[in-house]
Amino acid sequence: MTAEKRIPLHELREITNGFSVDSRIGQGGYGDVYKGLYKGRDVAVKLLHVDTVQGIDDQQYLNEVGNLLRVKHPNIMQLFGYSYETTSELVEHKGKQGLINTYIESSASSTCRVKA
Ligand SMILES: Nc1ncnc2c1ncn2[C@@H]1O[C@H](COP(=O)(O)OP(=O)(O)OP(=O)(O)O)[C@@H](O)[C@H]1O
Repeated sequence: MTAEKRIPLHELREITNGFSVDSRIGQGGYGDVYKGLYKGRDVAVKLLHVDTVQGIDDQQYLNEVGNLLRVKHPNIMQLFGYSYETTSELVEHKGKQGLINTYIESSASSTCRVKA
């Protein structure tokens, strides 16, 4: 997997105005697609749905991205980069013993393509 193709999630969040409704240009079965300007290029950013991300393990995601990065064909949209981050959220809830802190781990994954 090429490290230089990895894009921090916060950068994709910035160029899509926080994955705003106004930036949304399409919807696929596995996620919504947003427009953005990345390093001077128009790009389409696909944010995978939470249930999609939960349905695949990290290795499957990286394998899929690795395969798509290698695909080069005039009729196929070039995958430009990907984001792959795990976030930890501190959740407090009340149990019998008082407040319980739980770290919820979730993967946040998205792909970024050069727009046609
Ligand atoms: N590069 C792009 N430029 C402009 N619009 C795009 C681009 N990529 C996707 N879209 C828009 O987003 C929609 C969904 O694209 P996507 O590639 O996710 O479709 P899909 O292959 O059907 O999805 P999935 O694989 O999740 O089922 C497209 O129908 C189109 O409207």
